[in-house]
Amino acid sequence: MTTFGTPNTPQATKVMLLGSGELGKEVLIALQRLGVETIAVDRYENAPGQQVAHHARTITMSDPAQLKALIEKEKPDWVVPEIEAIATPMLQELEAAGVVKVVPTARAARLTMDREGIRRLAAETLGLATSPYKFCDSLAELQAAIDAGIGYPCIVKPVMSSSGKGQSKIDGPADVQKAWDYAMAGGRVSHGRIIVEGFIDFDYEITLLTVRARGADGSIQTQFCDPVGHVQVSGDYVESWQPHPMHPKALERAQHIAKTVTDNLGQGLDGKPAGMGLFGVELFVKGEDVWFSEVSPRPHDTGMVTMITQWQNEFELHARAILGLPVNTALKSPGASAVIYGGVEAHGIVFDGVADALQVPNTDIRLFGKPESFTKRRMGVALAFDADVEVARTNAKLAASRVKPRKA
Ligand SMILES: Nc1ncnc2c1ncn2[C@@H]1O[C@H](COP(=O)(O)OP(=O)(O)OP(=O)(O)O)[C@@H](O)[C@H]1O
Ligand SMILES: NCC(=O)N[C@@H]1O[C@H](COP(=O)([O-])[O-])[C@@H](O)[C@H]1O
Ligand SMILES: [Mg+2]
Repeated sequence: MTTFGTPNTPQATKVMLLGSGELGKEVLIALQRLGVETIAVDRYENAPGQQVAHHARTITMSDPAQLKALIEKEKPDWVVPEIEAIATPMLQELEAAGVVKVVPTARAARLTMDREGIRRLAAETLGLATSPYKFCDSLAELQAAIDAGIGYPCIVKPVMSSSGKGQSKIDGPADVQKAWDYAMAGGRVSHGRIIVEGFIDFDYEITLLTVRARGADGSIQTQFCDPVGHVQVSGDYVESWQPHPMHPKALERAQHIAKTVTDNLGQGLDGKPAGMGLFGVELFVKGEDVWFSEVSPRPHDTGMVTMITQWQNEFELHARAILGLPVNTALKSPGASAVIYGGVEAHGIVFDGVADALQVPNTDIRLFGKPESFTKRRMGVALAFDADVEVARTNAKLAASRVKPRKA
C-alpha cells in the first residue's frame, strides 16, 4: 500500500531534485500535484524549479561534502538527479548506507554522468550496437584514434557534458586541434578526457521514453511511449515531435535496446530490479538498423513535447513511477515542440510577442523563468498539437519564432 503524507508535516513524503532547470521544474509541479513536499536544489539561485518548490537550496552539487550535508539535513525519502554534474559516488555511498533512495538508482546516475560509464556498459557489457568510439586524454591520442580506425568524419565530446556543450564534428585533419580545444573549454566539470565517435549517417534519430513502474502485482514493468523524433543543431535539440513513424523491425530493435539498457540501469545494489522512473533512450536509425547513442535516467529535453501529446507527460510519468503509482503512456494527440533560445546575453530579460505566438492554432508555450539569458541558452519552448504531425511541427516552429526575447 502506498501512503502519502501532507507537505510540511512530519508525515510528508519528501522528494529532493538535484538540478532544477526546465525539466526539474515540471517534475516538481507533477509531485506538488500529488501532495509531495519538494526541495529544489541547484547551483544558482532562483533556478526554474526553485520557483515552484516548497523549499529552495543552492549548493555546489559536484562537491560530495556539500551534497552529503544537505541530504542528511533535509532527509528526503527520494533524491532525484536532474543533471549529470553531481557527486554521484557520494549518492552511491548514501544509498548503500540506507540514508536515501536515489532515482532510478545511484549506480544509474553514476554510470550516465560520464559518457565512458554508459558507453562501455552498453557496447562492451551489453553488446549493443553503438558508433565506433575511443576515449582520449590528449590531442595526440585523439589524432592517433582517428588514424587507427575511427576515421573522418567523427564527433568529439567531453566525457562530462550535456546539451552539446563542447561537442563538435571533425570533417578532416584541419579540424582536429579546434575540436580538442573546444571540448576542453566546454565540459561541465573540468576534465581532460574526451570521447571520439565515428559519425553515424542515420536517416533519423529518436528518443524512446521508457518507464519502469510498478504493475498491479507489485512487480516492476517496462512501458514505452511512442517514439519522439528530433532535430539537433550543434548537439543541442531544436525541435521534436511525437509520434515518429518507424519501420516495425526498427521499432522492435529500438524497444529491445531500450529494455536491455534500462533493465540494467534499474538494478539495485543486490542486482535485483529496484530502480523505477522514466528514461530517455537516444537512438540513431537507418532503415531497419538501430544504434544506441546514450540514455538519460530521467526526463529528456526532447520529451518536453509530451506536455502536449500525452495524457501523462514524461514528468508525470517520472513522478508516478518514483512514488510506486501506475502509469499510462498513451498518446493523446500527435504534436511537436520548438525551442526558444535567449538570443541575448543579459539578466532579467523580457519576452515580446507571446500573444502573437499563441495566435498560432493549437499551441502553448512554457517560459522557464531562468534569471539569466545567454544567446544559446534554452529559455522556453513552444508546443503544438495537430492530427498531422507535420502541421504540428510547422506551428510549433512558427509560435517559437514569434516569441522575441530582449534585454529589459
Ligand atoms: N556518433 C554520432 N554520429 C552522428 N551524430 C551524432 C553522433 N553523436 C552525436 N551526434 C549528434 O549530436 C547529438 C548530441 O549528441 P549527444 O546526445 O551525445 O550529446 P549530449 O551533449 O549528451 O546532448 P544531450 O544532453 O542533449 O542529450 C545527437 O543527438 C546527434 O544528433
Ligand atoms: N540535455 C539536458 C537538459 O536539457 N537539461 C536541462 O537543462 C537544464 C540546464 O539548463 P542550463 O544549462 O540553461 O542551466 C537542466 O537543469 C535540465 O533541466
Ligand atoms: Mg543526447
